[in-house]
Amino acid sequence: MALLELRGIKKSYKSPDGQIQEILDVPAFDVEAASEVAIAGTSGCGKTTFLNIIAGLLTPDAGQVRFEGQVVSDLGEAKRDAWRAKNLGYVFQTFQLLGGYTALENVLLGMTFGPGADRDFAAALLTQLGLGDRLRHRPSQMSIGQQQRVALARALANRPKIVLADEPTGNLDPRFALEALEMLRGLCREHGAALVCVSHDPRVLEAFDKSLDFRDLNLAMAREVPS
Ligand SMILES: Nc1ncnc2c1ncn2[C@@H]1O[C@H](COP(=O)(O)OP(=O)(O)OP(=O)(O)O)[C@@H](O)[C@H]1O
Repeated sequence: MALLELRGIKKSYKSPDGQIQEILDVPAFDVEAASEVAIAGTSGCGKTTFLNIIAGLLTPDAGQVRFEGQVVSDLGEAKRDAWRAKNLGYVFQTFQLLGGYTALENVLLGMTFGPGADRDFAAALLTQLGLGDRLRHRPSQMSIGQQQRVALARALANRPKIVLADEPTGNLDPRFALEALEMLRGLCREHGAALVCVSHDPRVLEAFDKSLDFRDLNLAMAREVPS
C-alpha cells in the first residue's frame, strides 16, 4: 500500500459565465512513503486544484484520496483539518504567511493545530534554514527568499509524512530558486517525509531524478478544447 493513493479523482468548476469546466480527471496517482515526485504542468492546468484535493482543502466531485489506507476525502471538514495538521505540510505558491506575526510565530501557529507548539524545534528549523537572526522579524521585514524559508520551516514543523510544494521557487530570484528547492528536499529527506512538487519551471524539474507530466496523470487536459 502506498502512503497516498488517489483513485478516480474528478473536479469541475463553474466559470463566471455559468459554463462547467472540467479541470481534473485523474484515474490513479500514488506516492510511496519518503519518496520524491515532481510533476510538470503549465500554468492554469489544475496543479493547485490537484494539490488542494490531496491536502483536503478542496473535496473532489468524485473519487477518493486515501492516506495510509484511510479515505480522507470523505471525512468532514474538522476531521480533514486535524488529519492535515498531523500528516501534511504545504508550501503554498504565495507562501501565505500571516503578516501580523513573526517568523517564529508563523511556524508555531501551524504547530498549535497539530502536535502542539514546540518553540525549540521551530527555532531550530528556522536556524537550520539560515534565519536564526530573523526569528522576530515579521514577513514585511524579510526578503522574499527569507519568507520562502519561513514557509518551508512551517511546512516541516509538524513532522509531516508528506509535503506538498506548489511552485515552491516561483517567486524567487533564479539564483536562489534552486537553493530553496535543495533546502526543501534536504529537509524532507532528513525528516523522512515524502515530497510532491509541482512546477512549470524546467530548472526545478531537472533537479529531480524523474518528473511526471501532468498531462499523463490528468485526462481532462487531453480533452481540453483550445480557446
Ligand atoms: N474557484 C474556482 N472557480 C472557477 N474556476 C476556477 C476556480 N479555481 C480555479 N479555477 C480555474 O481552474 C483552472 C485550474 O486552476 P489551478 O489554480 O488549479 O491551476 P494551476 O495549474 O495551479 O495554475 P498556476 O500554475 O497558474 O497557479 C484555471 O483555469 C482556473 O481559472
